[in-house]
Amino acid sequence: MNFDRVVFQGLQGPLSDSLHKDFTNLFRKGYVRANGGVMPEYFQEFAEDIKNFNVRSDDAFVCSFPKTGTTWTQEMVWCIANDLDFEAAKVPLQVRFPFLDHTTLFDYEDLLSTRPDVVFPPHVLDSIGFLDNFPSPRFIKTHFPWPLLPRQIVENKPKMIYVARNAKDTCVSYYHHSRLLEGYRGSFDDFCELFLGDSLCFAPFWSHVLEFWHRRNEPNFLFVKYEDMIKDLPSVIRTTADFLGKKLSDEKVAILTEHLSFNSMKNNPSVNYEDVVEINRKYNLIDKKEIEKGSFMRKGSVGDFKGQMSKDMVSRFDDWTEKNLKGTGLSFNV
Ligand SMILES: Nc1ncnc2c1ncn2[C@@H]1O[C@H](COP(=O)(O)OS(=O)(=O)O)[C@@H](OP(=O)(O)O)[C@H]1O
Repeated sequence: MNFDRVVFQGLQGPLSDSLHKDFTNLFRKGYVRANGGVMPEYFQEFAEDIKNFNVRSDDAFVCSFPKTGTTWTQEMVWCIANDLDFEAAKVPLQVRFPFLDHTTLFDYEDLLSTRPDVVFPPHVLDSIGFLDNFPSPRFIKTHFPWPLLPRQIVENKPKMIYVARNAKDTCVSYYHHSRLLEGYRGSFDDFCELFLGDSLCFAPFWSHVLEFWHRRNEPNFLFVKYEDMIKDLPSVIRTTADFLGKKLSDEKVAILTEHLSFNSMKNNPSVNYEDVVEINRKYNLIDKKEIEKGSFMRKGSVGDFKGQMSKDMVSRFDDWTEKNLKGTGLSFNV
């Protein structure tokens, strides 16, 4: 695999050094392009372990670029596959539906050497080992772009559910996430530049989406849009249930729609990542003011970019989107 050092840049060239410092903090020392995808430097140590990860044919993956509705889709998939067992769904989503990438994202050893008081659970410290020992059927979250995913996905054909969201709302959500959980202190405009310049972790954005879009008609792939979930969640629930080979009565669809509503998920401690925010709060890992201002379940809407992006930035995102989606048949209409 090729690893090149990442220089943070927007479409118009490199950005200031201070931005680089924002993203290189207690958790991450720097970034590399691994087979083209932007990953924390630390990922290099695990790239082969991820490629060689044992995939089972009865695994279900939820794949996505960050902030596109991953958690929402995970909860939907898990509840459908587990016949709406809301009692069992009280176990935190991170444990029921582990994040394959976790181990590779932060240098925990280094962090623990300076902060031995910080306690991380095993699904965070060793997500690969945690999943290796997980009983089937497994549910696995990942943000890895297609070229970094485990090799056995091709031969063992697990269920692959991809969720995509329009670039402008994804960027706004990623910006708030980066302030709340990753220590970003730069401006919103600079963050937009980084997004457009494919410099953020898990970028490039469009190839991430399109690799899955192009596979959407393969029998073990399902492509879902965040905007469709907002518009008609019951219909997305039915399509996903068919894909997972589950039958849901209209009554069950209505119950699940309610369980997955934004307000219900915002108030559901097993899916709203309050425990992760709490680790940051408890150990002072992130500025307290940011934590007080933010929450993981933030707005949950389509078009949130309107109050935040300048007209000029909106038109740059629209041009970028048009250029990348031309001839693909994929559109977002936002
Ligand atoms: N039930 C429901 N309804 C509508 N929207 C929802 C829901 N659950 C999560 N969300 C919104 O999804 C955004 C978080 O995305 P991810 O789960 O992909 O984040 S992560 O990458 O896993 O950190 C984040 O979007 P923003 O509010 O725009 O920041 C969440 O609010």
